[in-house]
Order: sequence, then structure tokens, then C-alpha cells
Amino acid sequence: MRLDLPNITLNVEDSGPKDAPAVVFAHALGTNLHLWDAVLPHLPEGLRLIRYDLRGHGGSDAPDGPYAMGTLVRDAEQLLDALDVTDAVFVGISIGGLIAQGLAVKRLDQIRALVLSNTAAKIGVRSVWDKRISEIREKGLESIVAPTLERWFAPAFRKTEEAQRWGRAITETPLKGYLGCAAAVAGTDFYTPTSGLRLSCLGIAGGYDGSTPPDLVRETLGVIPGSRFELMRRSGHLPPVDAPEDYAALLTDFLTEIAHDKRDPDPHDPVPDLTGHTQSHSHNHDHDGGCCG
Ligand SMILES: O=C(O)CC1=CCC(=O)O1
Repeated sequence: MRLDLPNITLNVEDSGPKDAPAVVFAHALGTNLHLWDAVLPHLPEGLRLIRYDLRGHGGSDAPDGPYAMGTLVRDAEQLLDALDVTDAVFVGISIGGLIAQGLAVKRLDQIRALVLSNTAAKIGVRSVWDKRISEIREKGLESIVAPTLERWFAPAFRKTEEAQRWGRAITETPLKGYLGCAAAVAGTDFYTPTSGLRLSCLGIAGGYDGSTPPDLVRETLGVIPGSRFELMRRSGHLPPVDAPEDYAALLTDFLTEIAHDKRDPDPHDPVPDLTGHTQSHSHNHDHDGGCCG
């Protein structure tokens, strides 16, 4: 359905009982709500599943950019208000994970828990995003398909029809929408607000993710006390596409865990070592994390 919000009309799919626990899904740059197609059938019954196309993507409106991250967060906030959703589990992948962090900071009443998938508090550095934006302006979205597929998928999966389909999705994204959202990512550094979050949080990374490599995802989860980190070793940047059943199993475990865990994380909990390896949770805002070359 097309849903008119105060500042934008978004394309939204809302299934399951309206009074059931809600799970909300926000997709990655250059994709759309169909990113979740193969995951949803493997989730438990009895949930309200809400997914939407970001501003400038899929069937949502694509106003002139650049967009600010605050605008994308406000879209999600207005969407949940319009649907009367509180206490949702928000699953955000890549830029969707940035929106998830921003929304949890702004409207904790709307969010029960977060899944931060293939994302970070800061994705890439501005100079690299600016270069990508200029290249797209000059040569079109086609010019970024091949390098993007290299960052998104492990070599073997890249050859599949499914991977090629997501390559086409990039070029089908409205130019204004892709560039608008890319500018929002370029301007976002959520390390400080995200480190103040105190809610249940699952991080998911892919071993072949060239956009948000595992260490970058781990670093972000490391600033949220009590969070859990899962590595999908054979996946790339989009595990809902390359391993939907395994991804759904991780979500299902997390949903089960938080349904049974009424305890809110203690704000005084020490920052956990999620890795079992030596890891510093201090972060370098200028790292490029391998993303977005
Ligand atoms: O496009 C990429 O490679 C990575 C990316 C950053 C934000 C997003 O949603 O995707």
C-alpha cells in the first residue's frame, strides 16, 4: 500500500495481526523491500511484519535530494506512528541499520530491540562517498553495478541470477533516491548517540561483506552494552539474499530470546568483548572500514 505520511508517501507492506508483536524491516541502499522476500516465510507465525521502501527507493516517492539522515529517521518514525506501532523489533540492514540506530535514539518508545545487520555507526568516509556520487552523476547508476556486486556478494554467489537481479535493482532505483540516500550515509556518524543506547541488540555481519566488513559491524555492536554479534561466514553484505533461511534462523533465535528476557540491559554493564579476540572498543572515526570504494 502507499501510505501518505506528513512529509512523504511511502510504499509499505504490513502483514499479520495488528495487535501482534511488530517487526519492522529497513533495506539497503539501491535495493527495496523485496530484499526481505525470502526471509519472511521462515519467520515464526503470529508476528506483524512491516517492511517499507525507503524514500527515493522502490515504490516510495523520490523527492529531490540530498537527503539528511534525520529525514530518513523521521520517515521511519512517522511510519510507525501512522501504523500505531510501539515496542517494535527494528531490523535494519546497511543504511537501514543507520536508520534503526537513529530511531532508537530518538524514539525508544517505538523500539523494543534492534537488529543491526551489515551496518555500522559510520559507514565509509565522506571523500569516498563524494567520489561515488560524482561518478554516478557523470556515468549513471550502471557504472557502479559491477563494483557494488563485488562488495555485496561472495565470488560464487555473484554469478547467480539472484545476484544479477539485485544488480538490476540498483539501476532501477531512482537516481535522485540513490544519490539522496548516499548523501545521507556520507554525512552520518552515530558513534556517540549509538553508544548511549541501552536495549537488546543483535548484530549480524557477513564474512565476505566488502561494504561493512565484520570488524566494522563488531566495533559498533561493541559500543552497545549487552549486545550480541553473529558472523555469517559465507555471506556477503546482503545475507537476506544469499542465505535467507540462516538469516531468518538468527532473527527467530533473537526474537525468542527477547520474548523471554524481560530484563532491560543494565546501563552499568561493562562493554562486552563480543569477539573472544582482543578488541578495542575505541573507534577511529576516520577508518574507511573497507566500505564503498
Ligand atoms: O553500497 C554499498 O556498498 C554499501 C552501502 C552503504 C550503505 C548501504 O545501504 O549500502
